Amino acid sequence: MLSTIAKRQFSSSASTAYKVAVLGAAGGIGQPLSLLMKLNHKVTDLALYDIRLAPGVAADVSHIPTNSTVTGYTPEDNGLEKTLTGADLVIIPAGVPRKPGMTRDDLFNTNASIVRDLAKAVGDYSPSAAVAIISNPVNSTVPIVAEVLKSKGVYNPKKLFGVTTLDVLRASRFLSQVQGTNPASEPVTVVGGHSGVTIVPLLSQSKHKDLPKDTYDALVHRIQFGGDEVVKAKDGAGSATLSMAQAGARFASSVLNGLAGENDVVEPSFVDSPLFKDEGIEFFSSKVTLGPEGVKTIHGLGELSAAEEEMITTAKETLAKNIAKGQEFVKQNP
Ligand SMILES: NC(=O)c1ccc[n+]([C@@H]2O[C@H](COP(=O)([O-])OP(=O)(O)OC[C@H]3O[C@@H](n4cnc5c(N)ncnc54)[C@H](O)[C@@H]3O)[C@@H](O)[C@H]2O)c1
Ligand SMILES: O=C(O)C[C@H](O)C(=O)O
Repeated sequence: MLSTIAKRQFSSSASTAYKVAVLGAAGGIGQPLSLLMKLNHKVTDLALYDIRLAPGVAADVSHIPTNSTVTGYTPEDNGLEKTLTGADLVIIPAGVPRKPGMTRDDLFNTNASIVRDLAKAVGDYSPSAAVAIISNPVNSTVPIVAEVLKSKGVYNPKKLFGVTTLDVLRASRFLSQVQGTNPASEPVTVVGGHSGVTIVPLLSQSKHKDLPKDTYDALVHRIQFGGDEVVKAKDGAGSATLSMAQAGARFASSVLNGLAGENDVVEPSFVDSPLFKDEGIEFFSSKVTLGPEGVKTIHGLGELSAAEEEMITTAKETLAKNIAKGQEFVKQNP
């Protein structure tokens, strides 16, 4: 922490020097994500951690000529402590991916304890860092991290994020394919959570409000189940890694831009949200303005079509169960 503070005080680009930690850095997502974070000029210190191979990934990435240090650690020699100490942003893609026929919830039994243990280390060594969770099932792993940080008395709801950016990228891409347009000019807001029916694209707020019903239905289904396309195509070798690395790097970059005090940094994210708290749903993804303290503003959903209202109702039922499952896991397995 001290070294980060000193760096900020004496560096000429004082507010743009950040330490970023990637936990699970040797994996299918972790490696390209680490590469992309090395290319981010706000990152001055990149710390990579994995139970295997992270020093090798760090050595490799460190040859890329941007002005940041890269270190890699495994559990030996207090590697997790060294990775996390002084981190401003911790990105967590550690955990197993799906195989064909599995739901994200099927990963819970393996990934819940991985994420819980990493969250404990975050609570101990980087309690004021922003934390971005990629590990699935995101609808449950984010509540797990919240419960762990609460139990350590360091939970800051403004700094915990479930990364749902891949749904947003897919929505733009798939809509542009249907319309024959440039995805860069097809923004789509996606809200809810990150699995199947909890992924709710708000196409009525896009440029294309009046898609034919069969086109609309197919597009919504593709956005909700886009992850399955990749899992099926990889045929047992994992799920989305490269598109996810791009999505994770975009989200991380937005968090850093927010921390640096840049204006109008808005990304959808699965956060501790007031939107449906009165219905018992503590986390929900919607557009979030990011600022120096993390979450600055959580935006409402805006005007919805009847079909979207219906999807939100369905999403809330599943989300309530996914969130409770994560919270209950930490209660039973502290
Ligand atoms: N949020 C999203 O949109 C999104 C998208 C794609 C994948 N995912 C999820 O991301 C996770 C990782 O996917 P992947 O394809 O990179 O998997 P992977 O198996 O290729 O990599 C996972 C890495 O995590 C490491 N790991 C396992 N336990 C660890 C621990 N305790 N500490 C540190 N590292 C540990 C492994 O060694 C491995 O290198 C999966 O759960 C997957 O479902 C989420
Ligand atoms: O589909 C998966 O299991 C990985 C990820 O959540 C995705 O959306 O690609």
